[in-house]
Amino acid sequence: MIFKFIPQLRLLGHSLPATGFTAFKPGSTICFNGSIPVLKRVFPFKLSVRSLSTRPSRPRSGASSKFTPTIRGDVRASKSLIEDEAELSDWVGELRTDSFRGQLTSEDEELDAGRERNRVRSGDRKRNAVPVKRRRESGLDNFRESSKREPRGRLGDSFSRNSRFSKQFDSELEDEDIDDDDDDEEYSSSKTRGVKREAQKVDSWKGKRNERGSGSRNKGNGRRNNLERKSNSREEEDSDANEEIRSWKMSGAENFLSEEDTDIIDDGDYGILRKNASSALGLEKDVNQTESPLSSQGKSDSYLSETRFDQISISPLSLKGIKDAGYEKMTVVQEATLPAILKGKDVLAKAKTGTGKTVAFLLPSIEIVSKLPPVDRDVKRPPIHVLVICPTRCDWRYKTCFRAKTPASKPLPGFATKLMGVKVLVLDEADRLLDMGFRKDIERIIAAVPKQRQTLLFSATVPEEVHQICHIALRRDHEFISTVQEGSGDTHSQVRQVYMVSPLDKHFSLLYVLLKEHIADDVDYKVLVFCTTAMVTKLVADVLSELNLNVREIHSRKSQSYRTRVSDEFRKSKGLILVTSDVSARGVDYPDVTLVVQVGIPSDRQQYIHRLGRTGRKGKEGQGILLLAPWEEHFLSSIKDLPIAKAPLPSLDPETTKKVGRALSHVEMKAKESAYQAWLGYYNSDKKVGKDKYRLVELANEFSRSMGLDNPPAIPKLVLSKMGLRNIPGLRAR
Ligand SMILES: Nc1ncnc2c1ncn2[C@@H]1O[C@H](COP(=O)(O)OP(=O)(O)OP(=O)(O)O)[C@@H](O)[C@H]1O
Repeated sequence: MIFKFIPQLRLLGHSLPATGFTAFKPGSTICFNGSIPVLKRVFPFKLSVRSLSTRPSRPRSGASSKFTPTIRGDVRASKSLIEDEAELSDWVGELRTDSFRGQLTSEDEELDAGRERNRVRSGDRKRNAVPVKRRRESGLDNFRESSKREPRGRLGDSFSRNSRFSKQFDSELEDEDIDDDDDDEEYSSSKTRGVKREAQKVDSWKGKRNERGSGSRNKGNGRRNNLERKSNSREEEDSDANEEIRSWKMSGAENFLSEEDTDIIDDGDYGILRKNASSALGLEKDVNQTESPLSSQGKSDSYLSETRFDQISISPLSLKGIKDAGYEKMTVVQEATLPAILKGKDVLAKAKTGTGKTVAFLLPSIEIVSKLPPVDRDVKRPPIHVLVICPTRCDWRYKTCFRAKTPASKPLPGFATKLMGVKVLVLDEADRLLDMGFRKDIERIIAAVPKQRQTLLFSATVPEEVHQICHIALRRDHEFISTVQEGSGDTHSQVRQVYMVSPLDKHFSLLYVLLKEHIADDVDYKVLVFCTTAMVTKLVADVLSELNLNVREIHSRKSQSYRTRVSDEFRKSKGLILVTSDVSARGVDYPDVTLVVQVGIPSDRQQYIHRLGRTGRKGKEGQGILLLAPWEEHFLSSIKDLPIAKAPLPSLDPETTKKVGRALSHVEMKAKESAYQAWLGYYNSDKKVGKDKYRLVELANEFSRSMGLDNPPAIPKLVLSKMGLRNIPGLRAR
């Protein structure tokens, strides 16, 4: 019996169409892990399906029926997936307990830590050699043992580097007052913010203050309610999730289908680089450099190839799913990787952002699973056939932060049995997984799945670390396939990139002017503004809202349900600005983003590229602006190979400066204090800026003044000492 695999596909992220993709045999499972944004909200829904239904549910009419399990097999698959994911999370969570306990809690904090780690990494590479004892502790020897059966490549990379979380202090963690779970209230208020601000123009200053006062009181109530909610409201969480699922079900298909596939510039010059393992590691010359069929036309960027899906040998049901999704031709990366993957090769693939990598690894995975013999429906623990690890969110970490458990190096026996069914292991955004400190976990997952499997690594950026993990993840004869033509850079040529350098005290005004200019140029504007940390994101969103721009904010301090709602709204909307931390930097497929602004230095080159990659997707045009302070210019050396040019600063008239100053004065003090502390934590971790603590504090106080605070906010002594900033003149301790 077959069933549609739609809910599980949806878990993968937002880029996939919410239509039927293919059919599966009962018991087959694709397990997505590594924290997919919709995971949490989907699970409760599925759990409720399980608890309510022991019989096949009835098909419903209309669009939503596509998403509703209609036969027994669906329900079984949902159950299976829930259990698999939870078990994998539990197991990996336990792996992480030792390295995460009591530490960071936000993506931004991870970045801070990542920067710390980069500092370590940039040191002596020889330190990577791992003493035997540490290898044992890290489980490397276990892995060695398991890898004896079939050598996958050279072992012996560093296992000592992923201790970033154990070192780095989270400056924002102290900020207990910012509770993002009062988000329902916040969401609706943020939605009406633009309109509300217009109305407020006529208010007196006093009136404004009153309103803000009551706003924060409400927020306080929201927090209390929230605490109550947290203590006893599994049901509420479930219904919240159900509501999201419902709205997703109602909107998913139309979202996808409304995307315009027709205005693609059909003029590509992708060169496809194929290397075997040794050449990918730089040990050999490129063995095989071929060009895509379109490249001979000598035109610029295109993400589509000339090959249609019906020209390759895939199952009729997959083909139907592809057609339902509105796809006809393969993208270049799909064309380049599908044959190799379908032949059973391990593949490391590099392709620019927004060029269809998700389908490139998912479609062949589905094909592989669909060809497997059916799993007996009565099998107690049906195997996981495909395991996809993505870095989007970090549920493992949340669990381990608050649960002290004995670290486990092996999955529970039942789960281990399920993992032994893995035929395909996918590491999506492998570089980010490593950067987030998941190296050890990946190694243990690799050790827990069969040697006889296919492994696929996909990313838009493939730094040295990824090549290192190839030694243990991929077979020696794997193919390295890059659709990024050498010398063309890792970004899209149809995205115009500029940077601007200006003193910090002008950044708010400049951002405002840049956004106003963009809005004036393009009525269909859709802008992402990336900020350095969650709290700085909140501050910038508050200021822009005060300036009557149509703004939403998204960052790690917002609950997942809030983020999902805002994200869905942004996906569908035009005429909207999303101010965001790096939670939106990767793997998020917002159609038609017209401009990406990055305020302050990104954590590294890769992050710059992925953030910028939220625009210019599917061959469309876009713009990117990087706004730096003079002392941040050192970052430019890491992107000097990219086509980014210096742009003159737009002029700031005194009226604009005054207006922005007024807006800043309306922002809550608490938001400024939190932003100041977060800012300090972020730049403290920057290897250049954070080196001289005296200078760092001067700059932090410059940031404080840019928010209108001549007297910088006081910071808890404990926080200062953890940041290594006790007794630095210019800081105020409390
Ligand atoms: N063959 C195709 N034809 C048309 N559209 C496609 C095709 N394959 C994928 N897409 C669409 O292209 C968009 C980008 O795909 P996807 O998000 O997988 O890109 P990506 O390369 O993984 O990007 P990133 O590196 O930013 O994660 C999505 O909207 C997806 O639905």
